[in-house]
Amino acid sequence: MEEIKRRVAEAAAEQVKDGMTVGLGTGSTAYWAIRKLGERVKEGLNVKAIATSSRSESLAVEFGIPLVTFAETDVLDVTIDGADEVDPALNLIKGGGGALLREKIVAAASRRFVVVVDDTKRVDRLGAFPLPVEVVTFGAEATKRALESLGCASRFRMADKCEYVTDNGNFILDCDFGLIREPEPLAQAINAIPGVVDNGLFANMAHVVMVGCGDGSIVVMERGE
Ligand SMILES: O=C(CO)[C@H](O)[C@H](O)COP(=O)(O)O
Repeated sequence: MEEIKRRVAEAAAEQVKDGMTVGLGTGSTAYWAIRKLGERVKEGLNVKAIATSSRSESLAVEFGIPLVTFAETDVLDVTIDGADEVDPALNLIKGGGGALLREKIVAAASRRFVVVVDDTKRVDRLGAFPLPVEVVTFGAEATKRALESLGCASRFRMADKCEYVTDNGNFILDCDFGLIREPEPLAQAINAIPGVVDNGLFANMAHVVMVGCGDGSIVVMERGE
């Protein structure tokens, strides 16, 4: 599995060109893209990057990739990130690694959002993977009840017996909505709840999904406009 992730992530990182500003995703697949980009930087590739989490920021520093901020950058040329589920229309569930908010900000600011996954992430319909929702800590129980009124069961993500806290100082509620018929209206309904910061549904955002398969091939799914 690790080999499949590595191959697909490195193939995406190979597409980065000199002078580009790159969004660095988060997770075990994005790791390989960051590592490969670092190797290319050592060979002379000139890029700047914005990371989607403190973990990926540390990796960028470790691998020698120069970092910038949104104070210096309007638009990123490309972002390479993983996903927890991908449907045939390239809608995604993300946030299994807790970085969904920064991932969505960075993806939304990118000309091209490239998603790298292994083929276990492909589904006909999103929702077997519980949908991560980032909520502010104040009133989190009330926000949980409001979310559940939309028709899900939810639980706070835990880390070492405490609520998991995101890079932004918020909690994550993992929400089981069952299979999701219409991702976009659900994403909007969730984000309309006071206390919700954002959710892990990335509807109509990915331009390309690169799928690493067990036989060594890479299937490229492009979004139809
Ligand atoms: O959304 C994410 C982090 O918030 C990740 O991209 C997603 O969880 C996939 O991770 P992995 O490549 O480790 O399976």
